Amino acid sequence: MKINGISYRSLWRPSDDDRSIRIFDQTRFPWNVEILELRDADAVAEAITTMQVRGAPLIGAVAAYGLVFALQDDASDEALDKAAAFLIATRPTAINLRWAIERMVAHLKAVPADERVAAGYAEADAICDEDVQTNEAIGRHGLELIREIWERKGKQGQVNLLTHCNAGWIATVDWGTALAPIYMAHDEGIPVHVWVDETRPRNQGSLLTAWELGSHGVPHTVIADNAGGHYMQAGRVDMVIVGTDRVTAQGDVANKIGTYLKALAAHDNNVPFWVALPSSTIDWRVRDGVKDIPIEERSADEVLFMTGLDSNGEAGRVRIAPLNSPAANPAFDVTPARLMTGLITERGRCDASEAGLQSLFPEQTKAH
Ligand SMILES: CSC[C@H]1O[C@H](OP(=O)(O)O)[C@H](O)[C@@H]1O
Repeated sequence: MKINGISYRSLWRPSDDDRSIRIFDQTRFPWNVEILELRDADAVAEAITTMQVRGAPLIGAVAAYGLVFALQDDASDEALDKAAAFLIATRPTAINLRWAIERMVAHLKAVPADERVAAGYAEADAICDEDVQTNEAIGRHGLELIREIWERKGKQGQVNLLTHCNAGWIATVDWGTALAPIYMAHDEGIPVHVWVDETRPRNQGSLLTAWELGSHGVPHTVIADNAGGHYMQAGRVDMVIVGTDRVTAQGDVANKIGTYLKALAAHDNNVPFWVALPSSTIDWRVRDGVKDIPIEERSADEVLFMTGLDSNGEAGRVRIAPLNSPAANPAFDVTPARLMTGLITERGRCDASEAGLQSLFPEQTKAH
């Protein structure tokens, strides 16, 4: 996607023989567009933990390079296993991280130690390229839903979508998951308008999604998280579409905290609720999301403080709770499959259910 007319991926290598990667520092958006260079596993782990890079597919791809960096000094099996465990521990909920690392480890263990660095770069590059293709396919399948709504409305007015948090191109290598269909609909001339939330605790809707959509010219309105149900009751949301950090084999979905409340409101108001995901986000080993998905608990400071621009246009943060008040900060919640209309994957759409997922990914039924 583009920033000021220049096409970028959210992760790239400056050249094929460069032993570093570049990312955008997402803690600086939207006020600053800053590129970070990462060239060792510690820096990669730090960038993931602090959410300089974030979004389930993107952290998987970045971690894949982190593993290669770790092998540059020692490419033994032991070093590989140690680096893999270190990187997987950086964020517990997003399953793409484990998926990417396990794919890398399986690939590299089949290669002699002295060839592992070169093979690792090639495999990490492949993960990135596949992520772009996957998200483009998700975009095409989701676009059909937006087209159907537009046709059902007699091509009058606009299609109003609601998204929570940021599942756009900066959360993936390119295109995004939930935002890919929206970009495609906009580009083909369907008048879409997006209600943008996740305005607390990290404000990823207002800081990231609003910036992305605005940069692409997509009409949008930032709303407080609490406003979503109200707009659904008022008939002003045609469809909710969100991304996810982990989907279970029975279709339960972990996504940014507050997603569950959106799903409840959508269910009560008969508003279609779709979740867009690459198959790398499916955790086939887990069924009951509420019971079995680990929920990352992040720093209380993310709740106690807000960042923004002050009246002088300076970026800074302010405390919004009494000095002695503690805070709790679960970063994700789980939406049970029964509350969803369905899932949009690179292979097409399906019910949020075991049968639905198995119909699209029959090979996984045999593997697990
Ligand atoms: C397509 S990314 C899915 C997911 O990533 C976000 O998590 P985070 O920003 O904490 O890494 C968010 O939950 C998105 O929906």
